[in-house]
Amino acid sequence: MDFPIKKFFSYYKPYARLYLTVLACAIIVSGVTLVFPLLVRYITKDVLEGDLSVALPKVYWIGAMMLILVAIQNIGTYFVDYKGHEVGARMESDMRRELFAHIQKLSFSFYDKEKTGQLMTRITNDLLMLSELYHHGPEDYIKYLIRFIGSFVILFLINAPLTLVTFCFLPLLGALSLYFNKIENRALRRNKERIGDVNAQVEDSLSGIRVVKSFANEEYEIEKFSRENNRFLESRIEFYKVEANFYNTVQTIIQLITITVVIIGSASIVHNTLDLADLITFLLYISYMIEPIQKLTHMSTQFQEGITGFQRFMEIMNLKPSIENEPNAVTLPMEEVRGEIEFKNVSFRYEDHSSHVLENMSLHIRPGEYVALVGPSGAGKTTFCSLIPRFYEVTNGEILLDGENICRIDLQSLRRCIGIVQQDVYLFAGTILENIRYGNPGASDEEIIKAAKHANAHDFIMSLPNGYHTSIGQRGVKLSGGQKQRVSIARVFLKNPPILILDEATSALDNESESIIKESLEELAKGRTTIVIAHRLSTIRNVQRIIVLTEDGIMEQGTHDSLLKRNGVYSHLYSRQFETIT
Ligand SMILES: Nc1ncnc2c1ncn2[C@@H]1O[C@H](COP(=O)(O)OP(=O)(O)OP(=O)(O)O)[C@@H](O)[C@H]1O
Repeated sequence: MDFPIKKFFSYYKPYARLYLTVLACAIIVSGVTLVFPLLVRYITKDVLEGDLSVALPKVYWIGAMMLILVAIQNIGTYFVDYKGHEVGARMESDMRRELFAHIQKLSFSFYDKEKTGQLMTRITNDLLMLSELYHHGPEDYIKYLIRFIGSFVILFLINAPLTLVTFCFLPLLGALSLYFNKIENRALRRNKERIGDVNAQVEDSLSGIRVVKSFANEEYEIEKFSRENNRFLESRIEFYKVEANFYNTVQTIIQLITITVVIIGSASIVHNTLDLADLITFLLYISYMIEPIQKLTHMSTQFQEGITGFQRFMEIMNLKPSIENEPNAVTLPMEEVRGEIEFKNVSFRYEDHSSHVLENMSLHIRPGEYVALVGPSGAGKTTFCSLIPRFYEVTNGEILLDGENICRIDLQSLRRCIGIVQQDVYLFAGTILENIRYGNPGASDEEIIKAAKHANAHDFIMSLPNGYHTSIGQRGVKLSGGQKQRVSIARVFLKNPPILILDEATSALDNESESIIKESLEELAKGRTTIVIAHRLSTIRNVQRIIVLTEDGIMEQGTHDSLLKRNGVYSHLYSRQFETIT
């Protein structure tokens, strides 16, 4: 990927004034640095080789001047270090926020492919070195350019032939730096990918720690982790090898330059074309001239890390959400939504699948209707429900909500109309109050308590040590399955959407929890269009309409009794389940 330089610099904009001050200080510091060897030359050549009786006052004056210059240099360096780093850190933080916001907007298909740990690495580790790059990048370019041009001019004025001999080495140094720079960049990318794999492994393993322990598979997990850890170690060792090669080659050339200058310089002294003071000055300036070449092409490892991090940042930022608002998308006022849903010849297949999950499917659900979706595992019931909030885009056909194609409805307003209760409840680390409020961030405490009462959750919440302010742990581990379910129902009550999707919401619960939750769900479903995905057919006997979905599409629909009478797929599924139970 080419380096997106325009985008890179755009992050300076909010801090332009402060950063320009930092650059001005860096220029002053570089200028001052260039003066020191000249002062040394003046002392050694003009003062100490002249009339020694008047030398001391001159030395004191130069000493005082040096002190003033040192003070200027130190104050400037302090400002550059402190404020420069602050600017860098602020920009890095801006980008991290932007990346997080962007990732939030990406569609489900992106998350189907990406591992959470890898994404965490991109948000945290990848951007870590960017503040260094942002701070030191332009500052170093300017600083080293001043040093390079300044020292070259000064050296040229002192002794042109010796300067030109030194100059001959520089293209070689530049070419080598570019070469190593490329390999180092590649090694760093591998490094970042592998630390991403390590993080993904940690995330996966720790999220499933209960499963790990229940299977007593700690050793297996440690082994899996060690594999990733070793791969990361290998990539780091490889990186350090490249770095050591680079460093050594550059150092060797620098030493060669110094030796050449010492030998040719000494020979010039013997031939009276150079004096000792000039040779000392030459040696002092030579490092000023070489260092920029080395740095400008290579930039330090930190710079490389920053650049690699920025490139990886841009890879994600360049991804467009596969599902976005159309221009002029309509916003549905939630209170006016009737909840009529129509599938018109809808086909759908997942990105990496060759065959369709749903094919040419049509279905009409009336406002306020309560329908149950049943069918064998893998028939596409969950997929069907995921299409309504546009978690995935239909491949063909269209879905209408109140007669409007959902593609033309503003995504947020569409999703605000739909409440989903899943079997696998996800609660965030925090208090119960915060978790219920997730359904409507603007809700008052009273509204939250009301929603909890509707969800039959209030009593159990009040029996907890801190009531609504009880922390429920990561993913709500401190609550039982039924309690988590009730909190999630309260969340949807608070959201108050006109459409409800219940995905096997009660199948994992015991009888008592199930009956409490069933009651809450019945309450929740009142006045809303409701689609229930049901596995246990005994729970949907009284449902207005049962839709039987198989891999071949909708096979049957009707009430429980009418479907049993048909003696088709439903009756078959029902009697099989009945046999299993008895
Ligand atoms: N995110 C996904 N990416 C790719 N394929 C998927 C994805 N989710 C589901 N599938 C595939 O789509 C098909 C339908 O899955 P879906 O979960 O919709 O079925 P289901 O009827 O809800 O099954 P179950 O009753 O077992 O939950 C399956 O073959 C499944 O492997």
